[in-house]
Amino acid sequence: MSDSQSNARAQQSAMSQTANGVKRPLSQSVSQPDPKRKTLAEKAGDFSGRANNSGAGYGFNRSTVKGFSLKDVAKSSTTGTGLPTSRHTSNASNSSYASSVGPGNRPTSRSHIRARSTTSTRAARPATSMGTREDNKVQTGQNGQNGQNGQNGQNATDIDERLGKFENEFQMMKALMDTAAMDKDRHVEELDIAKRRVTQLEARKAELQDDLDDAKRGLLAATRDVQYLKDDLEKQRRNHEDDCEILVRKHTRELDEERRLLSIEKEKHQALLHQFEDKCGREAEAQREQLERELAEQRSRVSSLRQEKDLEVQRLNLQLQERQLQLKNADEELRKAKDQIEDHEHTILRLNAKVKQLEENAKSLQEAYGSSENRKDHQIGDMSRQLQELERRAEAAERAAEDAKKAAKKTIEASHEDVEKYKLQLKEKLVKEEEKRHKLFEQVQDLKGNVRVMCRIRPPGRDPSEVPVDFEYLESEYDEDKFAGVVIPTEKDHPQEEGRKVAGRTPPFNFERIFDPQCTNKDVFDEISQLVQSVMDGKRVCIFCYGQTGSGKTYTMSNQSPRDGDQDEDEEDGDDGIIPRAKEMIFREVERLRALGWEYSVEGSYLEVYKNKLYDLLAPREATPRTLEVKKVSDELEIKDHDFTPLRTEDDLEYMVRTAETNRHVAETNMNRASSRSHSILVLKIRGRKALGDGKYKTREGTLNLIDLAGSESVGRSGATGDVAEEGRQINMSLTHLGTVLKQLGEGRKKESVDFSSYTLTQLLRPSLGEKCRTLMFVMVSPLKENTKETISSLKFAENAQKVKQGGGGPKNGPKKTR
Ligand SMILES: Nc1ncnc2c1ncn2[C@@H]1O[C@H](COP(=O)(O)OP(=O)(O)OP(=O)(O)O)[C@@H](O)[C@H]1O
Repeated sequence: MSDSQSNARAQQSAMSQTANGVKRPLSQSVSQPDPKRKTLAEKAGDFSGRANNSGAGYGFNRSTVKGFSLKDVAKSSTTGTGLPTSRHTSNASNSSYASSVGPGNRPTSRSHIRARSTTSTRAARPATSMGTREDNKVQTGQNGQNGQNGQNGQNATDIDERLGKFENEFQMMKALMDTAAMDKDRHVEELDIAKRRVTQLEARKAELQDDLDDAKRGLLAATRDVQYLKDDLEKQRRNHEDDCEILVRKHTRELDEERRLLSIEKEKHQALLHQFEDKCGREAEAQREQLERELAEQRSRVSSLRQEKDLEVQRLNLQLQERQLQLKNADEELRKAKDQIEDHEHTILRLNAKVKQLEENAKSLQEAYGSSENRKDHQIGDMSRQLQELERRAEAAERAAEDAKKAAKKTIEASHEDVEKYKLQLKEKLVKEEEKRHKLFEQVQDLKGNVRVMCRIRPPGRDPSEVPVDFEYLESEYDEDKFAGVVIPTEKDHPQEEGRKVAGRTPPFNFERIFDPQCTNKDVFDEISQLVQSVMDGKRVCIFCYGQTGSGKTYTMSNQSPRDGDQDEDEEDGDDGIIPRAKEMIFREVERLRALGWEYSVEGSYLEVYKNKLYDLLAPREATPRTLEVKKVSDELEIKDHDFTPLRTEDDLEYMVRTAETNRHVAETNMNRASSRSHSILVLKIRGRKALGDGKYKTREGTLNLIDLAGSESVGRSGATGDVAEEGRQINMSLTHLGTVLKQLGEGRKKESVDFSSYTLTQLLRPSLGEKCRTLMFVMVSPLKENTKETISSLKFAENAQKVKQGGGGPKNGPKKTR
């Protein structure tokens, strides 16, 4: 490395330090002040100076050293040539490092030198870097040089040592220089980077300055624009205000005009509405009146027929009484004739006795008065005449008695015939009356509608903590002894004052009949017995009880009063529910109709829908009872692989009911100690047949479904948990679906488009709902205040059901006045 290079690098390094601001200190050697630092060449110069001083022949100067390595110098000093060998020259020229002693200039490989030294005959010295010079020294000794050569040998040894020192220093220096050179390179790079960065920053600054200038100019322009815009805006605002004012004036005018036109239109519409309302009202009123007239006619027809029938029955009774009287008279006459005959017979006997006595008298007279024959003959002749007369009279009396007897017999026979004939007539008449009754009854039932709804309010229990609702009852329009509407008092939050309640009342709920808590199961059955009757006439009837849990469904449907044998005939039924009473009525009717030529058969099933699955309540209780399946398409209720049980007597039916009631799912809840957890259905199929002669028959096929639905319940209030809560959920879902089905039927939907099949309950009821069926729903209601919400909800459900009235006019006996 040349001085200038070295200095330049040192300067650069120093520069890089300041220019970059790099805080890392430079290595010690580099940071030395320039004057203290010596390049290797300078050091070599020192050495050559010292060499010149110590021995001539070494004509080195600084310029000659330049471009040779220290090794070359050492070699040249041993050879005394003062010049490097051509090999060395070539080495120097071949290597870039050879031109200087700068970093990277390595001496010739030592291994190579050592290899050469192994060929020497002298004992090997410890291997040092000076081995080469050892070799040279040996070689010069061998060459047999003079005494000067000995001096030179001493010098050479010094030189070797010094060279060794130099070599060490050189190595240190070289390391320092390598580090310094690397530092320098790095600094140079860093400087370059810093410079570039400065240049970039300056360029960026210039750009930013330009941008700033641009922005300032832009701002100025924008400020001007804003001002222009403001002015413009102000101008536009004024214009707009003017326009608005004009528009407002215009719109106000138009609006006034529109209002005027609107009020004209409104008046027109109101006039039309009034006309329409008048017309519709009149039409509706006329229709209503017409319907009412028809109903009144039907009623009066029914009542006049009933009166006629009653009169006819009275007349027939009178005739019967007359005939009975005649019969009685004939019997009396016969008795009298018999008495007469007996009298005559007595008389004859008496006369015979008298004749005998007279004969005896005559005999004794003959004996007493034998002499006086003429007198005697005369007397005897008189007496014989008397006797003959008496005999004649006795015979006549006997004949008369016989005649009277015959006449009486004839009269009795004739009376008997008349009675028989009359009986026959009466029977025929009764059959005809039965047919008439059947038809009239059908008409009345049709007028009442397919789905009829009645409501029953259970009496409160004995618990004094129960607060009863103060129901407001509405009398039936047609029968003031009955109720047909009910209003429920309510309480709601005060609109302004929090926590305060205000009294309210529901609108009236109107049904065909409302049974208040005083009504008994007998009252209920009296009202619906006609429906049971219509099953005998071949109708499909479905009576079901719907309502909140504990509202009295099972009581109304199934209650069986205990029999202790002390009741009189009226009390015998106690407060029996619909099922026990229907059972009795059906078998009584079977007997009654038998007298009119009908033969009936009854068969039944008692089923249960539990958790949406159908089970036979008569099947033996097993761990896993068999589920049944309703045939979906049939119009009649048909169940796959299930037979109905023939019921020949009332006892058979009684036994069936008892078995089913024992098997039914019941659980205790907060709301009812024995809450029904399933829907139970008693199905009775009643078939009648009457011979018409010629092998022909008249038939009737009726079905009676008596359904006790499980109670709708709030799972929270019932306190049910686990399985019982799940039962409650299933019950509520199936009842909700029943409500949906009833609503859809009420909207006039065809049965085919109503979804019966989603729930077993509705699937089961399918044949009993809709056309050709008579459905009676009892909505059962609790009398307690705490259940008011559920009561209203049940009544709303029932109102929906009441809308299903295919073929009927619905309940016409609306409420009249509050009681
Ligand atoms: N008309 C009534 N007269 C006297 N007691 C009644 C009357 N109705 C219901 N009860 C009594 O009220 C209680 C609940 O009646 P019931 O079991 O019939 O209710 P439910 O509606 O069938 O209830 P669930 O749906 O839970 O089966 C029973 O103790 C029953 O005896």
